[in-house]
Amino acid sequence: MSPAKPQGELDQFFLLSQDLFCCIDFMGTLLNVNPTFEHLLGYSAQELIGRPCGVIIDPQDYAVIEHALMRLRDGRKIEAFDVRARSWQGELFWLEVSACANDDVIYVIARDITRRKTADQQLALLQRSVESSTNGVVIVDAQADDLPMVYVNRAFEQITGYARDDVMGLNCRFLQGEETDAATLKQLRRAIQERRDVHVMLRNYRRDGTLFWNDLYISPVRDEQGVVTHFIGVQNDVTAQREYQAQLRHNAHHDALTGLPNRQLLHQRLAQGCVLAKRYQRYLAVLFIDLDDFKPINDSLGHDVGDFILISVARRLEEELRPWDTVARIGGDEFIVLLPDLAHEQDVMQVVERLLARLSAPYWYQGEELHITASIGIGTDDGSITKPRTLIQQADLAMYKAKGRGRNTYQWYTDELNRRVTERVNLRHALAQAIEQEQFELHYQPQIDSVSGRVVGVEALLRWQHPQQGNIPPIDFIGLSEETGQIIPISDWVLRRACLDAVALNRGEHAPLTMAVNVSPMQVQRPGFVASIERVLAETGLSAELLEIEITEGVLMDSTEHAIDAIEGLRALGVNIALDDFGTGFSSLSYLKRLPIQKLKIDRSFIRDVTCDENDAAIVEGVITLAEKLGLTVLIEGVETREQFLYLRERHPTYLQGYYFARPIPLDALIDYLDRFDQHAVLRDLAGA
Ligand SMILES: Nc1nc2c(ncn2[C@@H]2O[C@@H]3COP(=O)(O)O[C@H]4[C@@H](O)[C@H](n5cnc6c(=O)[nH]c(N)nc65)O[C@@H]4COP(=O)(O)O[C@H]3[C@H]2O)c(=O)[nH]1
Repeated sequence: MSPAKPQGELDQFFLLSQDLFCCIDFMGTLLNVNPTFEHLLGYSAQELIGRPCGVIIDPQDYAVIEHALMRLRDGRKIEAFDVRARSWQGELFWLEVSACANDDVIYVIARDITRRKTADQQLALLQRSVESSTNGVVIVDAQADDLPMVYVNRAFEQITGYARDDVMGLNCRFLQGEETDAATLKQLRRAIQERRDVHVMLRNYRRDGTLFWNDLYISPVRDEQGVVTHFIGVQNDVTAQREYQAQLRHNAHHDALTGLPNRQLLHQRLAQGCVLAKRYQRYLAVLFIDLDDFKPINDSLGHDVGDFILISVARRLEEELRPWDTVARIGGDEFIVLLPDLAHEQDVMQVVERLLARLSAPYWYQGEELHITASIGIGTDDGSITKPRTLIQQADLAMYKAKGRGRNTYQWYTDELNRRVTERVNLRHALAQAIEQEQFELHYQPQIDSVSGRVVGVEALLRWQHPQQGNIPPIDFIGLSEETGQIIPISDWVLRRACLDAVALNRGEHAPLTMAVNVSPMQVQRPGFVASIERVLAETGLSAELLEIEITEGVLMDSTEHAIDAIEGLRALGVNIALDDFGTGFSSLSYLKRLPIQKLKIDRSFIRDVTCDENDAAIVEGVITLAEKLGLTVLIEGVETREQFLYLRERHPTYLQGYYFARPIPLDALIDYLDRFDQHAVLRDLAGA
């Protein structure tokens, strides 16, 4: 087949054109190609002529070529179409092809449109990405008046609730509301004026009026000359994150149960309150509120009821206060109220009385009526306090004082209170040192059998020899050591010392001598109390029946069942139990029946006037009769005079203890006393202290 040759001027056109020219027959065989064809596809004319045009066509587009050839064979025309061609080196080109047939030759013109195609593809990809982005995208025309929107993507529609068609041509400000921060808007406008990037957090509103937080980035879009033609805004709805963060912030400053401010926030408000009190010469009051007997309610009725009470108390407090007052919950059943901005110090009284009344009104839980009261301590500042937190400490101290005064009441903080507290703090430190440096000593007071006249036992009584202050009586430190927990190491020491001394005393001729040791309610309540006594007995070698543990009714106050278990545990070891100070507490007879005790100690307050006061005499007589009926022995404390001794011995065969026989004395003195003691003299009433 001879190649179809273009002629004349057309030859020039064929040779010089930037487009690709070729002639093919109806079977698609290449008859001729121009130099641009050769050059672009990397083949020489000799290599191409006589071969099917499919040589340079990408296999994906064979069908397109076949279709075009078929139409031309049928004598029909074809529209321009795009095909992919491959060069000799394998490079892909997009060609826009036009062709027409004349006799048996098809003339083909092809234009390299690779660059445009790639750009189109990139654009399509970009559009698809923008459309499917979860961020809202907005494009506004920077050259038109009032920056109208020319594009929004689907995410924008979803975030804002506005349809694309509704917003085209509008300025974005319809998303703003009255609450939108003016300073942020100013920052946004300035950046747009200055044609630069900006990142802002905007309070925007959806179509339904609900708020959403718009985390918005805006960038200018420039043309080839650098002129800003558009702005593109990418918006992210961060409402959920903001709410979560706000919740976290709230949690960090609020109590989870009641939603009230917690201690941290309270301290911030307190500091602010003190500053304001100083600046405006006003008063700030701190109320420390502690619910009375909340623990028994919580323990016996369950935590749901406890929680209900705490939440109700929180709401009642809030309702009674002004919006700028603060109510905080700082733990368990403790609340603190800050009353800033009081004109007069006394103004606090009205509030306190109102709160006490409101808190003591009945609470209804599932149809049940519950009652609870509160004790309130008050501390005030006139702007002069330097450490705001001391106000809380002062109110706390005052609250304890209020509790001591009988609950459902309040107490102001005073300097006197402070002095006493300071003393207690000092005492606590001194006690810690005393424990460390073993400044304690035991004194022993004999106990006499009024029938045989024998010394049958001794009571161990604790003495504290303070290096500077000398002898400090137990009454001054036992109570505090119970509060601070220091009673535990002290009592351990007492028990061990007393048992060791009892072993020594019982080695001699004065045996058997019982050793009476006082224990505090706190010790009895501790788990492992019985085991610790068993251990000390084993380690010291004292036989259990020579140990007598003195308890007071106080041990039954908190957890009665637990105390009874502990006392039964001691009995099981063989240890004797004496009930001390009988007659001074609530002396419940039902406990007397339930408690496995062997001895009642009648308090010395009944003995002082027993010889002349008929009532005291009747009480002593009554208790002794009762004890006999219950099979208990009786020890009468505080026998100070011969008259008392004679009176008691004549009427009641009991055990006696008191200054008349001996004061509490150190071990050496006791041994001396026992050596010299003449039981017959007692019987003849010749003994003296
Ligand atoms: N006016 C007068 N008083 C007399 C007479 N005979 C004895 N006393 C005092 O009465 C107290 C008897 O001890 P208590 O009732 O157990 O009362 C004890 C006891 O409750 C507690 N206590 C003492 N030692 C300990 C201890 O080791 N542990 C514990 N938990 N408490 C202790 O301290 C309280 C006071 O102890 P003390 O000051 O030693 O006071 C002792 C004793 O010295 C008397 O004829 N007239």
